[in-house]
Amino acid sequence: MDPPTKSWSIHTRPEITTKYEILELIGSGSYADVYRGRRTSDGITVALKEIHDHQSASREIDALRILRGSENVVFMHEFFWREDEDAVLVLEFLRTDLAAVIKEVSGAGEGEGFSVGEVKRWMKMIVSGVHCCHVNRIVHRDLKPQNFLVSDDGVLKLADFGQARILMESGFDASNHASSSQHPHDAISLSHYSNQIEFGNQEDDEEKISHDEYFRVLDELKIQSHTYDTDDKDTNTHDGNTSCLATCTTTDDDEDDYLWKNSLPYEGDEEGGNELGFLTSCVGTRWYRAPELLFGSTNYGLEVDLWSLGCVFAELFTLKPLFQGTTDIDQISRIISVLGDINEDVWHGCSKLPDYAAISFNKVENPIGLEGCMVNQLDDEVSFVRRLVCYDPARRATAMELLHEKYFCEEPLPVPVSQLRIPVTKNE
Ligand SMILES: Nc1ncnc2c1ncn2[C@@H]1O[C@H](COP(=O)(O)OP(=O)(O)OP(=O)(O)O)[C@@H](O)[C@H]1O
Repeated sequence: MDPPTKSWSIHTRPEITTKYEILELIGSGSYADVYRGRRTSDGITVALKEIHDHQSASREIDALRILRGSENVVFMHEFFWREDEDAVLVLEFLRTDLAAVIKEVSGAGEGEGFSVGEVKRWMKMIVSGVHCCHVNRIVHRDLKPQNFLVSDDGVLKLADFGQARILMESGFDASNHASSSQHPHDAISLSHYSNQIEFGNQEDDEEKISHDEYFRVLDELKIQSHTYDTDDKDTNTHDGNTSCLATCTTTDDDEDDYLWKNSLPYEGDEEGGNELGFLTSCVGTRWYRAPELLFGSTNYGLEVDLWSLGCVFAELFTLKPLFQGTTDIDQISRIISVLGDINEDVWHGCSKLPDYAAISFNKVENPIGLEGCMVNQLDDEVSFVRRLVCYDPARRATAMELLHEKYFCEEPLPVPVSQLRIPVTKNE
């Protein structure tokens, strides 16, 4: 029998077009096309995200269901997904993003920038969104200004969970994530199970299932299907050709291919085992990618998000990306020229990273330090970034710690959201 033909357009899907008027294409990413639409029942504007990649769709749906109700995470109204078609997510519509906000402020004029109170408000919303992910054991893996969408009234919402992974270990402690361990099979896709609970249009059913009930059923299904995931481990691959601004686009096939051709890299090299199982190092966008990923780690955790967060904060302060590498090697080299040489003294365990020995860099005698990249910034601003942009993942501040930073409680205080400057258009 021929495989079912895949629909590549939501225009041909009556279950969607009867409920939503599709207005225009508003953006396309590595895996998805996003349309502006109007819900016919009440006229509200929505974003319809048609995702062409099964794994990416599954990850995004899983994460958004768990994070439903978080103020600083994009809200998913419902989703449509049948086996032979692309998933279509109906999301709240958010006109602009943090990249556009930064661009607008940097173009405002000589000497202009964010006020301290504005930066603090943006940072608080960012940390709050990431904290929601991390307490729910979700690692986003692609934090960058473009993925922080912004509503017309200035509320920032974390979006684009196509690369997110969910940790399932019950004893996992987000505040102590660096030392926790997990069996690879514990990193699973919830959609795999949730499709057994509900299928098709999810909105009505979902209202009837509480968060606890959802996880109880998932746990039962997980026990029943304990053999699942043996063919679904992520593994290390290299991404020399990915653009510095684009999300890395390693596919399942690439990962599977690697799995067949290579023994699993890095297995058992580190005490305590894996936190997420075997993961691909080819995630995220190069400028915001943590050094452990650049060195090919397949055994990383929430800390990769914390590095990215530090890079985004530095960009809020200086209005330009912190490390603008043109290749992965160039990216590492720029990081080293700022933070200094990478060795066991500054980062315990770095020499075990898969690509550590494969790449050697000239010794940097006088690294310029973060203060050299943030010359006009106050000491506490540089210190804030330093708590995240540091080599050893175990030393990065957690999102929970950041939320309680005294920086946010000191004068000048974060401005009200209503005082933030919101651009009328988005970066292309
Ligand atoms: N809820 C939304 N409201 C308005 N625009 C959105 C929304 N979600 C996504 N977009 C826009 O659609 C475009 C593509 O979306 P998105 O980045 O999520 O897709 P992707 O394929 O996962 O992207 P990437 O290549 O960054 O991984 C982006 O310009 C984004 O800002």
